[in-house]
Amino acid sequence: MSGPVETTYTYPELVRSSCRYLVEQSPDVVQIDSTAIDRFLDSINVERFAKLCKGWIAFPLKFDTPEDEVTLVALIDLLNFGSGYRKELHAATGRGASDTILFGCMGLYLSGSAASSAASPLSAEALTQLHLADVASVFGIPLLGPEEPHPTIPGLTLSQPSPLRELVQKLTDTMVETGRILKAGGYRSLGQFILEATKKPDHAPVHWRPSVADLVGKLVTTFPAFQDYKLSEQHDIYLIKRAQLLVADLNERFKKPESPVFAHFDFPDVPALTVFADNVLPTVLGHLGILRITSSSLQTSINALEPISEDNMWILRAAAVQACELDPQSADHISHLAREMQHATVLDHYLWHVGKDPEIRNIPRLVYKDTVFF
Ligand SMILES: Nc1nc2c(c(CN[C@H]3C=C[C@H](O)[C@@H]3O)cn2[C@@H]2O[C@H](COP(=O)(O)O)[C@@H](O)[C@H]2O)c(=O)[nH]1
Repeated sequence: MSGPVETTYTYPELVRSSCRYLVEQSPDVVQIDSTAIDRFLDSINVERFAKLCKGWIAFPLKFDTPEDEVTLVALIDLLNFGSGYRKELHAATGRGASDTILFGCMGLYLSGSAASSAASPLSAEALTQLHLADVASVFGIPLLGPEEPHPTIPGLTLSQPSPLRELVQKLTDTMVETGRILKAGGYRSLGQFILEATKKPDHAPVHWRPSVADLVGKLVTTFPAFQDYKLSEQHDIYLIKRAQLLVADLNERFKKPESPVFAHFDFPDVPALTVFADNVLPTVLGHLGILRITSSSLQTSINALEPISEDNMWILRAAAVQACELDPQSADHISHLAREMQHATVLDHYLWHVGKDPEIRNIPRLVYKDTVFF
């Protein structure tokens, strides 16, 4: 990972153009079947679509200030990774990656922070004081595997470190790093950073509104954990999954005009976002016949839940973004949904929830562990 890039393009634009290019260059890894896209659009049940295309569920929690709630939403999407540990998480905790993060962040909010005396458990200060053991305990992730009898000493049992320890380390490092950056910038919380970043500038025109591209840019250039891209001499690739998901979640959570922070998240340009490329979308799009993996060795690794190569990880996620870029003609196919289908966030949430259908959730998903991006 390299530092933030100076660019005249917005990050969602870079995601679109770099994914299109990478997919065009990779026909021996994956291909997109546009006839399957048309079949998929034709087969959508409008009522089911309307039910599943929503992302946000309100928390069963009380917040002292809107900033506290913005902070919790932001922490969840800062940490919304760990999909590569799905199998180990299910075995150890019975929860998948995103439920583990939701559970842990709500637990942290409620805990008053195991390690810190700071007033708010999600403050920048409290994040900097977190240790591996606190995070393991609040997120309910074991650091040790089951006890095994010692091979030579009768009666003695020993535990090996759990494979999930690496995930707990990544969660801890990400929170500590983010807390330090916030403190260095003079911010007391992620929520304060986001509310400042989306505040109407002093001399802005009356009709000024905040923009998704602007907030995504501020998140990506400030926090390494949001720098979901890879720069290389041949071709840069941008996915920006969690920063885009966070901005979409903030819009959805606070878009009611009665919300005290409505003006901060009343984005007119939500359709500028792409889908949020993780391990679920390529699986669902594969099941629908829209993505076709053309490398048999890659398909064998995915079926065996073996970690795939870094290059293939970028290509499959890029293919998910590209497959969801419907051309207006395809979307017109189903005129009643045309407007929504131009809106990648809505399509993302629909596909992500379809991925939870019993028939689809058991399909092996790509495994890639060495990342904090998805
Ligand atoms: N494309 C897309 N990927 C999403 C989400 C969400 C959840 N978001 C909603 C939840 C509440 C708010 O409404 C948020 O909007 C999680 N993931 C990713 O899935 C991955 C697998 O996780 P699992 O199956 O548990 O193991 C993990 O990398 C996780 O980061 C989404 O919406 N779209």
